[in-house]
Amino acid sequence: MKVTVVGAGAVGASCAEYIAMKNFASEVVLVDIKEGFAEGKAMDLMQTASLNGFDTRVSGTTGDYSKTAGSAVAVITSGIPRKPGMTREELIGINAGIVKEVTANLVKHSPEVIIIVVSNPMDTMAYLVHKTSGLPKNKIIGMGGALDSARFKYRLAEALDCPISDVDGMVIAAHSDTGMLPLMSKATRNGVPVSEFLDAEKQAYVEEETKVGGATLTKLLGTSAWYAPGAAVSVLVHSILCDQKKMIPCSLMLDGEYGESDICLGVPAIIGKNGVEKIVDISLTDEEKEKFATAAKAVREVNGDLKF
Ligand SMILES: NC(=O)c1ccc[n+]([C@@H]2O[C@H](COP(=O)([O-])OP(=O)(O)OC[C@H]3O[C@@H](n4cnc5c(N)ncnc54)[C@H](O)[C@@H]3O)[C@@H](O)[C@H]2O)c1
Repeated sequence: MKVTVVGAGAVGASCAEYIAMKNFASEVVLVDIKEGFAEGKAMDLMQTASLNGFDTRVSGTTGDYSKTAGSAVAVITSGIPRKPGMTREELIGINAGIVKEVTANLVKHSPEVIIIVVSNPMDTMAYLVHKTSGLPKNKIIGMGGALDSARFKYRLAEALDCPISDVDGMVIAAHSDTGMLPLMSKATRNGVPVSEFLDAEKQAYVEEETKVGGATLTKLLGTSAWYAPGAAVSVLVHSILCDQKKMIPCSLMLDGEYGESDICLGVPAIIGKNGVEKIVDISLTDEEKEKFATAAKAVREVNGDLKF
């Protein structure tokens, strides 16, 4: 099956690389507006095929969406990333226009497409795609929770001084420095709650480092990260194309779930061939419920800046 990735920059190229390397898609089309850029990235990636042993065909185009026709999944990474000291929310002015235009082009050539939104501020960009694409809500998925949960597990393993494969955990709510909600109450090491091993201070440290995980990398790299974002997207695309029905936290349009409506926020969902197969309603503590509501309020304020 065919996958389009719009934006052949750091994150888009990383998405294409991981999708191709995992060898589950027949074709990946990279699209960018920078003349020749997507074509160059695609050619470079294709020259790794014999080395890395994949058969996925990767091609690139400068803005010719007819090449994306018939895509089962499209990933939107086009737009500007943040610089050190910036919040994701500050990107809205430029990225909203790009995401709206790209969405229209994608849907025109692939009316059945499932869209994964990566561009920031992601929860608001996912909301924009809902409002402008005409696609059913199961076909629009914001990618944030998959990445933030991976960063949570990284920090948990560090604090527990154990292999990452020993830990499990999930981050829901907003994809922002303040609105992320790492579910410490549900995090485990081989099924044992992490509270058995980490005191309150260590738990608070893990939570805080998870929430600013993106900002920490932006400060180190001078731009936002790409390896883990690309890998997180590839896990989502894999679950869709192979109908794996994995439970992955994604930013989805809520209609009463978790007490919220008409907003995209990170919640656990079953991801399969129809995109969002089901939103999973899990129990939250009173404190978690309050944090979820506070995150929703902040995202709603950012959504208020959108012009349709
Ligand atoms: N949701 C997440 O978890 C997450 C994680 C990392 C980055 N991001 C976001 O992803 C976006 C991309 O980040 P990046 O580091 O890859 O940036 P980048 O600058 O490396 O790449 C962006 C690419 O988009 C292209 N582009 C711009 N306008 C376009 C258009 N109209 N059509 C096609 N292509 C267009 C640019 O030419 C550029 O190549 C940013 O908004 C960033 O904040 C999100």
